[in-house]
This record gives sequence, C-alpha cells and structure tokens, in this order.
Amino acid sequence: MKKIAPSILSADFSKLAAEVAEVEQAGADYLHIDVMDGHFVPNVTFGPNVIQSLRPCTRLPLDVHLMMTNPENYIEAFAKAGADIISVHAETCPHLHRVLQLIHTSGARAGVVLNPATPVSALEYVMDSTDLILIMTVNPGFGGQTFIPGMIDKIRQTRDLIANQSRPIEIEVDGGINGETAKSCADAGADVFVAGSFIFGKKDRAQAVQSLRSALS
Ligand SMILES: O=C(CO)[C@H](O)[C@H](O)COP(=O)(O)O
Ligand SMILES: [Co+2]
Repeated sequence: MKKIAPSILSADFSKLAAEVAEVEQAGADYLHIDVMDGHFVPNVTFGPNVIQSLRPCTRLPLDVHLMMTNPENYIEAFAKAGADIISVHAETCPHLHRVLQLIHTSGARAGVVLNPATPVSALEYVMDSTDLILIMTVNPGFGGQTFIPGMIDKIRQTRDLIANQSRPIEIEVDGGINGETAKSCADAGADVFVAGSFIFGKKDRAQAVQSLRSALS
C-alpha cells in the first residue's frame, strides 16, 4: 500500500503535538521531519531535541530528512532522539556508503536523497546499503514550491534500478505533492508521498490526508 508522510515543516509549531496527533488519526503512515542547517539549504529548522520531544507523542515512524552538510556528525544524535528512518543527501556525502553504514549501526533505516539535478547513477554503488530513496521533486529548502515534472522520469529510472535488488527499497517523493502530482509519481513507481503544505496548509487535515489517499487508490 502507498504511504503518506505529512511534513511538519508546514505545521503550526506552537501546537506541534496536536498537529501530529491530527495527522496520525487521519491515517498518515510516516511523519516527515525536515532538518535544515542554513548551509546546505538557506533555511534553518529543527535539531535532535525536537525529534526527542515528538517521539513520545506519536507511534508513527519518524522519517528524518537531513538537509545539512557533514550529516555524519549528527547521525547518532538523531537516532538516539528516536528517528526511525534517516535520509542523507548524496550531494553532502563524499563517503556516502560509510554514512549509510553508520545509519544502520545507529539502529535506523537508511535513506539516500537526490536533488533534482543529481542523476540516478549516484545510487548505483550504494544500493546494498539503502532502504529508501528520496527523490526531491522540488529544490530543497522550503515548503510550498511547485513540483518539477521532469522528476517523473527519474522515478521510473529509480524503479528500474530497484528491480534488480533482492531487498525491498522504498521510493519516496518530496516537494509539491498534491492529489494530481502524487498520482503521476505513483504511476511512475513511487511508494511514499511527503506532503507539507497540501496537508498542513488546509484547515481540515484529515480531509487532506484522505483526499491524497483516494488520489492514490
Ligand atoms: O524537504 C522539504 C523541503 O526541502 C519538504 O519536505 C517539502 O518541501 C514539503 O513541502 P511541500 O509539500 O509544501 O512542498
Ligand atoms: Co523533506
């Protein structure tokens, strides 16, 4: 079944626990948490302490998207704080294979994120250490941007690469996801759909989750 991962980037931070409870009750599958460092991307968001505070508030797997330089210095801290999935950008990791191993030894599932400009070939020699591939469908840094249609072909190419693997690997898409773009990504082979503004920008979040669910079914 396709998975929905609301991104708290667009939530009301003054009542984060209630926001999370709302999307959990509405049937979300993962909780997507965007960590931005002000270096790799211009924006600054959360550190491990926010994840630690959220951990007892939800049963949802915490899907942590690290948009930061030198992520290897923070993997253990995020894992200890309660991250279930930790995804690093290929662009920030000259020693990507080693970082993925570090994520595994810290007890989390390991994801690799590709910026729109990064080719699928960046994944070729790390497939044995990857549990999730996150295809950015906008340039990272901000919520509420417009989906880049050229990424559909990239999802197809990633699906082809996974076809040769014996282990299950999920394809996640992130940026500009709504009912229509989610459906196109699903048809191309995506499994997990991150949505920030589409869900938290609506007054009725449950209805937003359900409309994404029905677009995917
Ligand atoms: O990683 C991200 C931005 O870098 C966010 O997860 C993403 O942009 C979600 O926001 P929206 O659904 O509003 O595009
Ligand atoms: Co994200």
